[in-house]
Amino acid sequence: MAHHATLGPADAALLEMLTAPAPGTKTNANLNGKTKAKLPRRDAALDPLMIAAALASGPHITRNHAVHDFNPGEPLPTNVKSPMAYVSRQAPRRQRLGTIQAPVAEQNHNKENTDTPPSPVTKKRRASVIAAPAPKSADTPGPGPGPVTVKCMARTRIPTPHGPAFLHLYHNSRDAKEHLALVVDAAQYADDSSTAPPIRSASLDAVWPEETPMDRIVRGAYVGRLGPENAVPSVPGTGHNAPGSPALVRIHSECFTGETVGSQRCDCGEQLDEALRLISLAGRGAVVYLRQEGRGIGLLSKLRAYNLQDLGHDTVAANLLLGHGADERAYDVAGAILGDLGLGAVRLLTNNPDKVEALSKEGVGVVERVPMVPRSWRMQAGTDAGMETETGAAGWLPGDTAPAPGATLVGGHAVHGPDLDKYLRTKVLRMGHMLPLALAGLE
Ligand SMILES: Nc1nc2c(ncn2[C@@H]2O[C@H](COP(=O)(O)OP(=O)(O)OP(=O)(O)O)[C@@H](O)[C@H]2O)c(=O)[nH]1
Repeated sequence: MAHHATLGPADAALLEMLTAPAPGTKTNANLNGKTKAKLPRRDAALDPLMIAAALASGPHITRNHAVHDFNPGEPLPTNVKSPMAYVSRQAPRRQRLGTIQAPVAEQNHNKENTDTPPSPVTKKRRASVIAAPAPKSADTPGPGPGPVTVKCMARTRIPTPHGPAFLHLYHNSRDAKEHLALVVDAAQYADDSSTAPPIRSASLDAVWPEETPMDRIVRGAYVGRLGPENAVPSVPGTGHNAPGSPALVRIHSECFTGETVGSQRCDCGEQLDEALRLISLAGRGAVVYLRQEGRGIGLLSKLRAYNLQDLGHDTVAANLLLGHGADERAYDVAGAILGDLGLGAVRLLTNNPDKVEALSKEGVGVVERVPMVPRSWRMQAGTDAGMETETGAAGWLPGDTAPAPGATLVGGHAVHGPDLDKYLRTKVLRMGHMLPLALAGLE
């Protein structure tokens, strides 16, 4: 199990190399006559913010302004001559104190990126911004006591390569990340009557204060397939927690490298695609997409971990060498999202026993673990006859071991369909994009 792995001698040697004083480093004698390494300063000797403020040379500039912008797209104040003025978007400090706190995103960013201790200068600056609590808007959750709560802020139809899905965007009371849920519910999409209860978000369908029916529609609280002739607001409480057969569910953690640029260092992109494919085949289920990049250590640390992996360490040792746990993910938000969707019992697509255990602790009934076997393994073993035609468009052949370009991306082949045609037509006809519409019969 990944969690119980320890550092090997090679890891320890590398750690020593990374943390030892550089050759030629000066040393200081201390009271006992022993010498102590004098390490170079880690924080920048010159504060870039200070330099920028000095260059701008306007009386409105101070180093305490935390939100700045070069040429922010607004007319410059009349007293600013330089076209490269460094303009603050903030109110003066005395106005801010007592009314403003750092955005939740910033607070959590500071908390999350614990691998680089903040310099004293940074700490001081943040302290002054965080100083006083701000009144919170209903749409901006912040950390609070008790169990995590979630609120679905918006829902919309996404035509995926495997069929239609509804993308739900959640806010929560634990962090400032926009966690997501892709709900596949074919009957609901077609507005059919179905025996299975619809998978709907209770917080989305709730009536929010002072909203109009159109507000509800725009944030996605509608039923059936939305269109100019069909805009029917949903009714709060419809179908929630009604008994039904457990839905097929995947709890997926964000992986920019695997899912966005098709990195083949991991199978995350393929897993996301495979989960959507299987859930779409089943016709009912969800992918809860958690913004826990790099198993919770963040993209920056994951990229560093990749370099340590290139130096010969495995994925677990690389995390440990960077001062992280092997896996820093939490599943309380996932549990709350499943609860909001009325999915109290699920068939979980995973190979990770920790995930099953963690979800069970969050009160989710995992009635079955459905394994996710890598496609290339299944193809080599010839255990999935359907795969050749599924993935043939991405260049895969039975017996292939090397994935084709793009094979790890969702869909893994050309994007097409009426939504794309409409999008491209608008680009050409309304925005002057140079594409031969005739090529696709779209003129
Ligand atoms: N730190 C780190 N994170 C990685 C690495 N490769 C993938 N990830 C992250 O791992 C997460 C996916 O974890 P996996 O272990 O593949 O899958 P899992 O979700 O735990 O298990 P399954 O449900 O069986 O897929 C994503 O957040 C990726 O960004 C790596 O080498 N180092």
